[in-house]
Amino acid sequence: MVAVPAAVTQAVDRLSAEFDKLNTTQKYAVGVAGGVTALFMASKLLFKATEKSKPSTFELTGGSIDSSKVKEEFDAYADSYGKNAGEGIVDRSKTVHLVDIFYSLVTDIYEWGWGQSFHFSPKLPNKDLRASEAAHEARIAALLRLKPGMKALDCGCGVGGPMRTVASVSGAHVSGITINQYQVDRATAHNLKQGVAPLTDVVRGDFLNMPFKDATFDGAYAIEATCHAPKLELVYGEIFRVLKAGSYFVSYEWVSTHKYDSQNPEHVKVIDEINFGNGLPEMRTWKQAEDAGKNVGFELVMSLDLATASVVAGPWQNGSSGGAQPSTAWYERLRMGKFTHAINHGMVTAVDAIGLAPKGLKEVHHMLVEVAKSLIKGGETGIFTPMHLLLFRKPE
Ligand SMILES: C=C(CC[C@@H](C)[C@H]1CC[C@H]2C3=CC[C@H]4[C@H](C)[C@@H](O)CC[C@]4(C)[C@H]3CC[C@]12C)C(C)C
Ligand SMILES: C[S@@+](CC[C@H](N)C(=O)[O-])C[C@H]1O[C@@H](n2cnc3c(N)ncnc32)[C@H](O)[C@@H]1O
Repeated sequence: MVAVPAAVTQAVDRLSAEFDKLNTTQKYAVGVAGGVTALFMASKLLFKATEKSKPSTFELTGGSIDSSKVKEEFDAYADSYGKNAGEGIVDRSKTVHLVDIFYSLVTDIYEWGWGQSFHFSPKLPNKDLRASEAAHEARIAALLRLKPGMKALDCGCGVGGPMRTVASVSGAHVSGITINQYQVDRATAHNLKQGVAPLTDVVRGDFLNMPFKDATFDGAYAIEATCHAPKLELVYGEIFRVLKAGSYFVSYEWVSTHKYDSQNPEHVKVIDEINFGNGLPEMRTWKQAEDAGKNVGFELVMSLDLATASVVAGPWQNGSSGGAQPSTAWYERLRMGKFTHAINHGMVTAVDAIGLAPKGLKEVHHMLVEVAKSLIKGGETGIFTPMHLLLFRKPE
């Protein structure tokens, strides 16, 4: 038996005595008020559960995929990659669908283990991870010369971490597009909760065929997103179309660097692993990315790998560097997290064993543990960068 303190029993007795004294109408009114209060509190609790800033281990889902289909969809995703070296996604016409599946599988895990910004960042001296991440996002607002009253496009917006920074620092309105409905729902809820809803909107759509009129935006950006396109010209061409003449487009591109040797089987293997664990059809070289922009009509204003601060083209081409070397390499955050990833895998395995995680989520997590190792190898060897900055301008 639980001992109830005397003060509590006395208070309950007093209240029920008072209730007995009421007439029927008064009792009815008290009942209705109690019911309304209970409903209000329950809805608050429910709202809180769906609006959590990040999911807990027990709440990991397969995004827009029904939980009974997660394993099946993951297997189909895995089978879509060719077994030959350098092959990537075999049927490129399925890329957009596969990327949508990929993001249903990983979005909760990313938010749970990384945060609301699905990208890497160069670490700034004497600044922590979050400050460096925000600076990497704010750089975009500066490069695009965004101001209040302007309209910007976030091409491949994820759950909206970057759009909230860009809208807040610039005062411009940011429209985000993502292929994944689950991300639209998460991004919209975060925007509302964080007070940036009036400056933002998020739509589900394919960035190869965007639901926006020609010349809609005063600036556009893509953070680690256009690497998912089956062909870079297709997405760059769409961005060119929806931009106003004279405005800028900036991309942080995933590309192989000049250190990558397509004849070196070890290099090819690392890049294949990166493609598979990140939903990429193939990897482009930095030169192919530059050329893709020029092919669709853009002027190249700046081309710079922020991982090494080495300028390829831009205002500092004559000798000086394009910025300071990052104080810590971008992949250090992954390397330092290796121990945490192992613990996370243990937790995902446990919730899988007791039936609280959708079947297949354990396999998705294992894929991410493995890809973290490949990304570290790509970074250490210098054959790959996730942050090649390309600044383009649509001619007047
Ligand atoms: C731009 C893209 C995504 C970049 C990164 C945000 C993600 C790349 C690899 C991801 C992760 C790897 C290991 C995971 C870990 C095992 C897990 O326990 C917690 C989440 C990870 C840290 C996860 C987080 C996001 C990444 C760093 C691509 C897709 C184009
Ligand atoms: C690695 S996430 C980056 C998200 C965001 N830029 C950030 O930094 O947080 C890549 C994003 O590109 C989006 N994406 C990939 N292919 C797409 C397509 N064909 N159309 C629209 N969005 C796409 C994904 O849905 C995802 O939101």
